[in-house]
Amino acid sequence: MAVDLSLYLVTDSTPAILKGRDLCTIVEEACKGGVTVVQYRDKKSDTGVQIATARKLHQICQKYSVPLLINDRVDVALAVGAEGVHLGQDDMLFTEAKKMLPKDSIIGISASTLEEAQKAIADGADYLGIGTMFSTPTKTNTRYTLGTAGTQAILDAISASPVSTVAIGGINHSNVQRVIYQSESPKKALDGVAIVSAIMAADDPKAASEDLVNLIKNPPRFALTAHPSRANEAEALLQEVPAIVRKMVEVHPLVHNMINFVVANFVANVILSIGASPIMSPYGDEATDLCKFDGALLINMGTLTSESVSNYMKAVKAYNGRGNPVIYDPVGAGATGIRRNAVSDLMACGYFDLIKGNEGEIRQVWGSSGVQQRGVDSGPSTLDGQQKARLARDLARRERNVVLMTGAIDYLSDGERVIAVENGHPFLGQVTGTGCAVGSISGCFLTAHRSDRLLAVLSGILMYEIAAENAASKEYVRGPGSFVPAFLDELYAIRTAASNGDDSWFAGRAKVQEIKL
Ligand SMILES: Nc1ncnc2c1ncn2[C@@H]1O[C@H](COP(=O)(O)OP(=O)(O)OP(=O)(O)O)[C@@H](O)[C@H]1O
Ligand SMILES: Cc1ncsc1CCO
Repeated sequence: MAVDLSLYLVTDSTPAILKGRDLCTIVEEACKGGVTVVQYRDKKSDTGVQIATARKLHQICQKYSVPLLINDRVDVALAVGAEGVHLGQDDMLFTEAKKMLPKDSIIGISASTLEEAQKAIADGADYLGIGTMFSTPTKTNTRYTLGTAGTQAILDAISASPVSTVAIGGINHSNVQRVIYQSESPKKALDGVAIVSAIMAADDPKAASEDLVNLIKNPPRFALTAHPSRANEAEALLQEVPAIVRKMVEVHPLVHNMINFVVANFVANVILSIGASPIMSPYGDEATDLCKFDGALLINMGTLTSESVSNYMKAVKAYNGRGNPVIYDPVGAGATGIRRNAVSDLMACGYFDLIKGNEGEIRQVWGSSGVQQRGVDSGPSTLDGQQKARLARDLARRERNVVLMTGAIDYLSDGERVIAVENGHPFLGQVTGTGCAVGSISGCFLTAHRSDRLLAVLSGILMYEIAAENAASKEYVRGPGSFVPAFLDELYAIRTAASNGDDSWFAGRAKVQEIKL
C-alpha cells in the first residue's frame, strides 16, 4: 500500500508534551494542518486505554484520509483496524507481524544501522524509520545518533531498493529543510520526516503542521546550485574573478565574526582593507539583530570557552533562518576532546555554506582523523595532492556545501568541481590569523556573490593571496613582522584598483588548476 510519508506525525502522551490537552484533539488539529500519516506511540498506557485511544484516533484520521499506524502493538492495530504498525528493533519480528495483520497492512521498521536497514528491506518492510537523526533531551536511550551524514550513508547504501524512508529524531521547524537536503544521497532521498514534539507540544498544532508542510515542499534557500565542471573550468572561473572582486567592493558586505581573541584585530583590519565591514561579536543573542543586515556569519572556534558553542548555535540558527551565508572554521578541531565534541555538536546544529580549515581540521570534520593535532597548526601532511583534493570533494559532497582546505596549495570544492590554488607566500604560514582571515573574507565574497559559492570563495582567495605575493616582494619586507602592514596595504591597493574598474592586478597572476578525480 503506497503511503505519503512526507509529514509523519508520531504521537507522545507524556504530560510534559500534552500539557493537560487531549491527545485526540492535538492529532485532529495536526491532520487539519496537513500531516500525511499518524503513528500512535504509547509505551505506558494499559492495553484497554490504548485500544480506546487508537479507536478514536482512527476515526479522526479516517475523516482526513490519513493512515493510522500503531507503534509496537500489533494487537491494538488489529483491534481497531488501523492501517498498519511501526516496529522497533526490540518489538515483534516483522515476519510474525506480517502473518497476523491483514494483507494490505503497512509495516514500517526502525533502522539505526545499515545492517538493520538491509534486514528490514530483505524482510519486505514498507518503509524504514531511519534514526536517531539528532539526540534530544527527551529521548536519551538512543543507540545511534546518525546525523545527516550517517543517514545519507544509509540511503546511499540502500539506493538500489525502492523502499520508502523517513528520518526520525530531533527534527523540527528550524532543521527540517536541512535534514532533507543534507541527508539526500545522489541516488536516494528521504520520502519524509517523522515529527514528535514540534507538532505535539506546539501551542497551535495545526499551524505547526502547516508550517512544516511548507518547509518540506519548498527547497531551502541555502540549496547549492549545481555547477557541473565545464571543459576548461579553471579558465572559465578565472575570467569571472575580477568582476566578482569589483562586485564585493561595491556591495561593501558586513561580516559578523565570532572569532578567537588572538586574531580578531588582524582579521578586522583585513576586512576593512578589502573594502568590507567587520563586526566582532561573540554574543549569540546579538545575531537575531545582526543577521537582518544580510551579511555573513563566521564561526571560528579558535579560543573556545564553556559558553562558546551555545552562542555559536544561536547565531547559526539566526543566519540559517534568513538563508545568509555561514562559514565554519573549526580551528584546532582535533587538538582536544572538547574541540572534537564541539565539531560534532556544531555540525549537527546547522548548515554551513563553507567549511574552511587546514588539513588537520578538515580531516577532523570528515571524521577519519586518527591524527592528534598538536595545536591550531596543521602539522605535517600525510596526504598527497590527489588525496587532499578527494577529501575536500568528499566532505563538500557529504555536507552539500563548499569546502576549502588551506595550505601551501589550497583545495576548494563544491562536491563536483575541485580547484587547486597555488598562489600565496610562505610568510602567510608565519603569521597567526592568516587562515582565520580567509574565513572572514570568504564570508564577504559569499555575501556579494551568491549564485556560485565556489567561484565566490575562489575570488576571495585570489585577491588575498595575490596581495600576499605583492607584499612579500617589497624590498622592505624582511619577515613576518614587516610583511603584515605591507599585506594590508596590498589588499587595500587591490580594493582601490577594483573600485576604479582596474583589473590589471589580476592579469596573468592566478595559479589555479582544476583537479580531475
Ligand atoms: N607555504 C605557503 N605558501 C603559500 N601560501 C601559504 C603557505 N602557507 C599558507 N599559505 C596561505 O595562507 C593562508 C592561511 O593558510 P593556513 O593553512 O596557514 O591557515 P591556518 O593554519 O588556518 O592559519 P591560522 O590558524 O594561523 O589563521 C591560505 O591562504 C594559504 O593558502
Ligand atoms: C594561536 C591560536 N590559538 C588559538 S586560536 C589561535 C590563532 C590561530 O587560529
